[in-house]
Amino acid sequence: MTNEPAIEIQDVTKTFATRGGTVTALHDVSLSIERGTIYGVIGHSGGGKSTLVRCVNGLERPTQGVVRVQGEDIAALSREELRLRRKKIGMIFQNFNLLDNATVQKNIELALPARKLGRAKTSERVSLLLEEVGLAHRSDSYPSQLSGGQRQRVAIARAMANEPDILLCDEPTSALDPETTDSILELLRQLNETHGITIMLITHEMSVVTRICSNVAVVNEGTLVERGATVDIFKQPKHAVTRGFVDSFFQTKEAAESLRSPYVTNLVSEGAWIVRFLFYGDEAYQAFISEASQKFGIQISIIYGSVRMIGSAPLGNLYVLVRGNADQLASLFQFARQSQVSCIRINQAGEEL
Ligand SMILES: Nc1ncnc2c1ncn2[C@@H]1O[C@H](COP(=O)(O)OP(=O)(O)OP(=O)(O)O)[C@@H](O)[C@H]1O
Repeated sequence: MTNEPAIEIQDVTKTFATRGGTVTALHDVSLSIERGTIYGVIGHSGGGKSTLVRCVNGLERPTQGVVRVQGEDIAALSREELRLRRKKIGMIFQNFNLLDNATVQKNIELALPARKLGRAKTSERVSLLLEEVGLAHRSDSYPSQLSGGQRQRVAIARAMANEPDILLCDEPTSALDPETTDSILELLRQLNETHGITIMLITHEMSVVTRICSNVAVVNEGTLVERGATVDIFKQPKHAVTRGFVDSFFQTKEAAESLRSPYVTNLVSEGAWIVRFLFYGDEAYQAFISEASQKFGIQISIIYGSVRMIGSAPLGNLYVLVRGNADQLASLFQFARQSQVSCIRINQAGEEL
């Protein structure tokens, strides 16, 4: 039992009958989320992410397939069993879903079995939860008196009220500025570490995934197109949609401008190749470029480079111009493969050739 995944989604299809016909929100989706991990699910709007989460917490029933949470088939539970199961599945949303006319204290209390716990114990539990999310001093405030980040903290405290084993996060930072986003993601990471809670995090931003998710699944038009360790997905995205997400993470305005500069245009017209390297972890510090240049007698000039963190390890993204003959270039690509450096040829628009 304990070795079972926290969440197991098996061949799940979900269709909705609408006036305009049948909508397939999920098509044959399978995904296994190990206990204690933070798993990202990324996709564009309408891709089926929310439907997937709703199948996990039993708000929707799969049309086909099975969803197991801690080994239990969610669709097979009775109404009462599902109610109890849901208590162990915390949930937070983009728009916080707090009660505006209730204080912070009350918003959290409502998630607790206050009658069973008694007044003193309930109050003590709320205090502990608020302390954990850094809002001990705001118990008497109303949501309208709090910032977006603080409201999400209250929602997180409420979601953690019944010591859930799973926390489902549906776009939890989409309404927040980058700095607040970082602090909320850091809080989620801490909760994962302290409580060992499994987190399934829905997002449309790769920067959220890279910040805290060890694994990621890419959902597109109802289909799961790719999944794996975040690092592997970054180093070698296979599906076009995944590549789009990875590129949007790396391709800053500066990178695009550098690629289109007259200097690059001239050299490309003279036969130079634009090559993109991705270096991860220790490789980022290896003298790969100078070694390759000396080894194969090729000229490599840097167009643009950046280093971003994936978890706690650096991922370097480098665009270079390479001048050499076909054999020398083939040797460079082979050397990159041997050195575990991802290497692709691109055009001035940043597209793979
Ligand atoms: N109750 C419903 N009835 C009919 N169609 C639905 C229903 N729920 C979802 N859909 C459709 O299923 C598809 C997937 O929707 P879903 O909300 O799961 O996507 P999403 O990836 O979460 O998108 P967003 O990021 O915009 O919320 C969409 O085409 C949507 O219109």
